[in-house]
Amino acid sequence: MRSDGSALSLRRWWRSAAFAWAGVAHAYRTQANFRIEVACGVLACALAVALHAPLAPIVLCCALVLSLELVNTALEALTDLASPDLHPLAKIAKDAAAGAVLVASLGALVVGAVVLGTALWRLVGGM
Ligand SMILES: Nc1ncnc2c1ncn2[C@@H]1O[C@H](COP(=O)(O)OP(=O)(O)OP(=O)(O)O)[C@@H](O)[C@H]1O
Repeated sequence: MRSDGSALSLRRWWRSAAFAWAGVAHAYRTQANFRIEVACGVLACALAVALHAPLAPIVLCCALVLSLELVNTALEALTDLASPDLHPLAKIAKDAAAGAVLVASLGALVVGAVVLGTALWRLVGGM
């Protein structure tokens, strides 16, 4: 009985993960900003590895920016569904969601500059 329940919940988990992955794939296909952020994230992680800089803060910042871009995509879709015509509240919803991505991206830029810049400085100073 217990193993049946576990198998069932594992299958449910895979199903949910597949739906979530479909959401990520949709954002990657349709949102140019998401693709740019993925490319910047991969580049920042590669630089962190190459420079022997701490990877965790870079990965955390990438996850934050990409997660907020996914939430922004979801809010855009919901706003278009709820308000196909122009409406001041729809504008607030879209602009605030986009603002969340902007704030996270600026924070990620600062963290990246400090973490990678420090590692680069050490490397150059050690030469
Ligand atoms: N239904 C709406 N009512 C009022 N303003 C809207 C509505 N839809 C979009 N806007 C506003 O028009 C501007 C452009 O929005 P639009 O969704 O076309 O591009 P975006 O926000 O840059 O998103 P993306 O280019 O990723 O689709 C934004 O300021 C947005 O808030």
